[in-house]
Amino acid sequence: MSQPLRLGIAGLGTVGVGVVRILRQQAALLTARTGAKLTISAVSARSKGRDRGVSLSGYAWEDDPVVLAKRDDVDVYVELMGGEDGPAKASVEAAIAAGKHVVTANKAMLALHGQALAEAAEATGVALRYEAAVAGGIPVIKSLMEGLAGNEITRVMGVMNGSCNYILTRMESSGKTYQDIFAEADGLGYLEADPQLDVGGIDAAHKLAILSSIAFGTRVDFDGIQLEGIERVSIDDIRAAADMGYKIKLLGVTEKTGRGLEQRMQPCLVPDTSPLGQLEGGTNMVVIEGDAVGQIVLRGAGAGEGPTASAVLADICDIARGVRGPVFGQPASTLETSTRASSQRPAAYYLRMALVDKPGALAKIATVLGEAGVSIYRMRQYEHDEPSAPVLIVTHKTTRAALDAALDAMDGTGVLAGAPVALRIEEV
Ligand SMILES: NC(=O)C1=CN([C@@H]2O[C@H](COP(=O)(O)OP(=O)(O)OC[C@H]3O[C@@H](n4cnc5c(N)ncnc54)[C@H](OP(=O)(O)O)[C@@H]3O)[C@@H](O)[C@H]2O)C=CC1
Ligand SMILES: N[C@@H](CCO)C(=O)O
Repeated sequence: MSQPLRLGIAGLGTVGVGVVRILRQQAALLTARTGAKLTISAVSARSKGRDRGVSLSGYAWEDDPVVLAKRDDVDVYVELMGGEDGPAKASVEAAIAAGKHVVTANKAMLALHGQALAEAAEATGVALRYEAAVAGGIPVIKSLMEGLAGNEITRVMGVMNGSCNYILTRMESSGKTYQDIFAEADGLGYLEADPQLDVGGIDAAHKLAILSSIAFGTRVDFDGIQLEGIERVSIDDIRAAADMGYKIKLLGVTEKTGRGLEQRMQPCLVPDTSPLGQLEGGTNMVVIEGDAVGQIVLRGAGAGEGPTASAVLADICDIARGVRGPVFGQPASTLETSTRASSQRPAAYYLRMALVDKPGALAKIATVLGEAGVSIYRMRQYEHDEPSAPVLIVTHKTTRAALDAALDAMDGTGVLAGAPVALRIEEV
């Protein structure tokens, strides 16, 4: 048997406790699989005295994660505190500088500082692994880097924030408003301490930025993501989309186009019969398309103690087996700075509007769409008691620019009884 692999774990919250628990409960299995004994030398968190429901006896305590990261008896520094900067980044940098391998679940840090950290790790010859950072328990990093290494990746998309998917699917099943279900999710502890990270799409965009880099050999470009959260998704849209055969999802899409790298995280409609359309509750799904493999769909728990710790353990086991390799699948120095696509790939759009109910109103809308070059694919007007008429339109594929021109022109028609809602329909 090889030397023991000695771990230092900073962060003993949901994920950290899960990792300690698996290391304690599955010690024999992990040794059988890796050929090494995995031991914990030291741990760190904010409050030393807190009962965490798992024994920490036999592990040294460090108040300062940076000190923990540099300890002589630590081979692998496991960062599970979170936060894009602060102690997480400082301690990971310290660990790399001290020649320690690093495992982290911190998507925010990688999305914003991934390139610099990867360059530092590769210069020092240590591993920097982060399977848990994207889609929790789903082994999506490994799938992209290893299982699909022979493919040119054409598109990666998915639902990567369980809280948002919970909110959207609960709105549909309960018929309640966004505000009601947001409060419910918050009460159940499903949201991040700063809920804007979830509902603003930021957490999911961090994950998308990481996947883009691996898929397309580009430097992580979080700021290049066109980002929109779910705060403006209304129960009316969820109902209307369902009526037209769609579900609304916070969907991340990254693809390399002739116009540059297109990265989007926004509420989109997907067919209700598609795997993404059928994804319920807090589950995540990542869809990867490669030139040789075609399309593969990965589905599973994107968060929670067990699933996230499972992914952290996968990285620790790989390090124990001697697996190294570049951080984003190819040397960081060879990652290209991506050109950001200036426009979105053409798509069909869903439009919901309320029209003044008088002769010729619908004709004016149809004319405006036609003049902007936007063709109507399907249309539905509902029975109504109120003075305005609810109208749904699904367009043929069009550009966002043409649609925006039509929406601008609609303003001047005098037949709108409120601002129209436009949502992209993603081809899945
Ligand atoms: N929870 C999940 O399902 C998932 C989480 N992740 C990522 O995993 C990481 C950890 O998340 P999670 O376990 O949920 O977070 P928690 O908030 O549950 O735990 C954070 C831990 O870090 C400790 N900590 C915070 N600041 C410091 C500090 N300055 N010094 C030492 N310790 C500190 C806290 O100490 P104390 O307990 O004393 O307050 C706590 O133990 C994050 O990067 C998160 O984004 C990724 C995927 C899923
Ligand atoms: N807030 C995240 C946790 C996992 O990253 C989610 O809801 O998916």
